[in-house]
Amino acid sequence: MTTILELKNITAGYETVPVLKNVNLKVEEQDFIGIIGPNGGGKTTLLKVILGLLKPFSGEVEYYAPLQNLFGYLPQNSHFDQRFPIDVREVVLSGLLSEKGLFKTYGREDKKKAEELLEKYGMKEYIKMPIGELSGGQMQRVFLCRAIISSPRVLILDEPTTYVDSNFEKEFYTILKELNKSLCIIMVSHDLGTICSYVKTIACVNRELHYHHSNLISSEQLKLYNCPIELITHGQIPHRVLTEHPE
Ligand SMILES: Nc1ncnc2c1ncn2[C@@H]1O[C@H](COP(=O)(O)OP(=O)(O)OP(=O)(O)O)[C@@H](O)[C@H]1O
Repeated sequence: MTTILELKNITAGYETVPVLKNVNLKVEEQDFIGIIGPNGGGKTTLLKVILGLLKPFSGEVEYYAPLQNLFGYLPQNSHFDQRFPIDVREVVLSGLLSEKGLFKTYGREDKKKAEELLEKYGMKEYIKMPIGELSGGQMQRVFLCRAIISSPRVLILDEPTTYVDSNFEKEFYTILKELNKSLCIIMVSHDLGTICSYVKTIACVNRELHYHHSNLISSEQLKLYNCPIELITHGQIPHRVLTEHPE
């Protein structure tokens, strides 16, 4: 398998305070990595380091592929101001800004691609609608189109289904599974039950990173939570599969 990037002994944080310590991680083509961990454990910080938005205190991130259009990023929904006066098409096209620069205009091909993506994900009829008027699920579909319009090799998602209903959530993960046939996915989620059903491997972050090549949560990873956690499966009838455990 081709390695796309590698974190080598990364220590990173803010000002002088480290959040991540001695983190090593190899990201390969076709990976679908779920990142779990307790609040404040450093999941978003890890994404920032991978994206090159936060320079580590020590260690290095090695990229084995050209940086141009390497990443598509779907940030946490809550970070978006819904009053922002921009329509659906413009939101999708803005995924090309890093390649175009701020003041370049979009060409016919760009617009066609945006339309095709919106059609594929059932959002074409909303193309001229202000983004703030969409439901949470519709908005996430549009942001997904924005994240993939530049044909990235790695799609990074931070808690993508926090504000959406369970029907959309299922649909969204089915879309990701399909996308994973042609790109690598790294996704942060709090929902341990769901994440285990869809990802190929799990990385647990609480200052340190515990990673193994399986989609089962190991007892070593559970220990990083430092508190009891619940695991709920989303079968026909959602039920708890893990409520109490020794750590
Ligand atoms: N810009 C920043 N400046 C200073 N400290 C920060 C900054 N961003 C995050 N932190 C701190 O770094 C630590 C890790 O934060 P991070 O957002 O990476 O955790 P997380 O695992 O993503 O949390 P959550 O599950 O709550 O989203 C926290 O203690 C947080 O307060």
